[in-house]
Amino acid sequence: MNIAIVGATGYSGIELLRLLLNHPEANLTYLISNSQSNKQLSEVYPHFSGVKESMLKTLDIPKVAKEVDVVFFATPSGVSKNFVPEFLEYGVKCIDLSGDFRLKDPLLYEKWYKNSSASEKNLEKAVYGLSEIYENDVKEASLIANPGCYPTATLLGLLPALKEKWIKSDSIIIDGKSGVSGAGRSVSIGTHFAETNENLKAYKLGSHQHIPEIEQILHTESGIQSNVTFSTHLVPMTRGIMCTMYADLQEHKSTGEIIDLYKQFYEGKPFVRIRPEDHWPTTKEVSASNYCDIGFMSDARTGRLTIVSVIDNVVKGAAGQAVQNLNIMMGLDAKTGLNLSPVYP
Ligand SMILES: NC(=O)C1=CN([C@@H]2O[C@H](COP(=O)(O)OP(=O)(O)OC[C@H]3O[C@@H](n4cnc5c(N)ncnc54)[C@H](OP(=O)(O)O)[C@@H]3O)[C@@H](O)[C@H]2O)C=CC1
Ligand SMILES: CC(=O)N[C@@H](CCC(=O)OP(=O)(O)O)C(=O)O
Repeated sequence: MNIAIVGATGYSGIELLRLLLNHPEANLTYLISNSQSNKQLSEVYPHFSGVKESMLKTLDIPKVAKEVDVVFFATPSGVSKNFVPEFLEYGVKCIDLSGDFRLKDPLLYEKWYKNSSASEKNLEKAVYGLSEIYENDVKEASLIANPGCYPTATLLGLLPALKEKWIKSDSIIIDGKSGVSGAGRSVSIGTHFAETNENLKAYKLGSHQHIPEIEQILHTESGIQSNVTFSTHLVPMTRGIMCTMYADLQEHKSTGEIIDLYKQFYEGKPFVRIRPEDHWPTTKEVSASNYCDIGFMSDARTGRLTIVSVIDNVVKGAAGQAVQNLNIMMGLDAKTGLNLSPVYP
């Protein structure tokens, strides 16, 4: 497969590069950059010296479309919606890591992203690439809206109990924590060293763009429209997301029963690992891998279920899930190029 990455110099872009370099079926044909074009990749990222020598190029759609089978967009929201339609017309498949094609309702996108939406026609074409849940749709897709990092951890953690109607959909609280790489490579006051080191802060409370994304899928999968409380926190670490979720149980279920349900639900899904009782996952245990690890505690005292879900934000939360979707879309084993054990410590 010949592949182009647009936004190859960002954190998700270089993670895609790292993963695809080890993919037996992928040829990295074009690495595209807006601000660094005509530079060698190793000038921008010396850690690729001798690993991948390649020139960063500007985006020339007709030229790129002639040579590639798939384009990944690892660009900020508001960019891919301008280029995806033309690639699709050329018959090139697109995998978008940004939020541009995730929300089916254009008005929701405009409200939460404060930007004009992609066309309804292309929103309809887009398949939401939560690989474990929508594998059959991904197989047929020409455009994948790769899920957001927090929604990936959240939805994989909530959906089995919600679909089984074991939890009340209007009682869900999600407490999300992310490492700083989640904010991308560009510099900002909120993410520089002195602001984040030895510090823990809540951000975007009530206004996070992942709220409608999570609610959209919870609604699709449960048939019930409900609102979630979603609070995000920035943690002084580089990689990793932990979402701790709380929901009222319809009736008491033991932690063991919950674990059995999830094991059954994710049977044959190699990237979701269910933890045994009294064992809650840590971000380091999935770092640099495509795993999502989930642990549980059902509290008979309060009638509530606590779910702890962890991923690496740039792998399962972005580039790894994008490669998983590429594999499924192109008829390959979903694990191709993703047999990565976590980096620990
Ligand atoms: N970081 C993460 O953990 C996750 C990120 N995502 C999503 O992935 C996308 C990329 O994020 P991330 O890698 O963190 O971001 P970065 O800021 O690290 O990188 C974004 C890249 O996009 C390119 N770019 C910026 N503006 C434009 C433009 N107008 N036209 C074309 N290219 C542009 C830039 O490259 P250059 O300047 O060289 O052109 C830059 O390298 C975002 O939509 C993000 O929300 C999703 C899940 C997790
Ligand atoms: C730590 C941090 O700032 N994380 C970002 C993740 C953004 C992201 O992944 O954006 P999309 O999925 O919407 O494209 C945030 O919370 O907004």
